[in-house]
Amino acid sequence: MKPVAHKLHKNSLITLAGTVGVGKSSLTKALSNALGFAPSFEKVEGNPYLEDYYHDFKAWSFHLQIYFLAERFKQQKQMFESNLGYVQDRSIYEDVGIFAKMQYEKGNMTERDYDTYRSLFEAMIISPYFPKPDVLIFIDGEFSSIMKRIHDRGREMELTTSKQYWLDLYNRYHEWILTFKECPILHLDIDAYDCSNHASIERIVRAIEEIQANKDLRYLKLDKNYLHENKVFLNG
Ligand SMILES: Nc1ncnc2c1ncn2[C@@H]1O[C@H](COP(=O)(O)OP(=O)(O)O)[C@@H](O)[C@H]1O
Ligand SMILES: Nc1ncnc2c1ncn2[C@H]1C[C@H](O)[C@@H](COP(=O)(O)O)O1
Repeated sequence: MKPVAHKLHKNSLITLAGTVGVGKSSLTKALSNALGFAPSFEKVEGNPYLEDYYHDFKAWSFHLQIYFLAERFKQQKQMFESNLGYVQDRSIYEDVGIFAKMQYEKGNMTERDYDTYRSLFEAMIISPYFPKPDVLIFIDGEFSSIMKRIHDRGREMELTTSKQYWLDLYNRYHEWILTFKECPILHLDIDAYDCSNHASIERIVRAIEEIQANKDLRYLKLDKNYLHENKVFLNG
């Protein structure tokens, strides 16, 4: 991806959110390249709990969530200390607000473990290592298209996981984003951009610039043809 000239602060934090397989890593690569920012990926290889988790949620949910929190803490500390601009593949808010909550509500994490997990999370996010992102890009799309992407990507542990799990996650993302108030949201549908198209990525950059320049703009949605934009302003 060719660079895109932009006016974003040089230490901006752009965080991508969205369900598994929706395209966060791909857009993280394209956007960080275009902006000249560093990418911060969520590593799947080397995760000591993920595969076990998919085979037995009850046995491994707490361990996996603690592991993800520890990884995010290290990642955030490193980002904070480098003082660079970052595009981050997934937010910590999704770990707690979607994954951990879902497994607690399904009875796969005990109340005691969930409380311990949440108090650790709350202690972490008040540290200076967790500045609020400048913008959270919420990537969304048709459930069937996302399932196809999970299939085509072909991670064995995800292929053997029930469709119901993906559907529960998908529905929870839609509920969660309505309550998300930590920072402004740029809402992108997977049909509304193309990671390999310069003009398409540039349009996303312009939308982020608009959000960063206007503190009252809390929500912006780019539609398929960029013909209509949906905007919500503070107190608006
Ligand atoms: N814009 C896109 N168009 C077509 N396929 C895509 C697009 N973005 C991602 N994919 C494909 O979908 C799959 C999941 O994408 P990925 O970026 O790994 O998602 P996530 O990080 O959200 O799990 C990958 O196989 C990727 O190549
Ligand atoms: N907090 C989490 N709980 C359970 N599973 C998680 C969590 N964060 C990520 N994951 C899983 C989902 C995928 O299998 C991999 C990577 O996520 P992706 O959305 O593909 O980047 O980790």
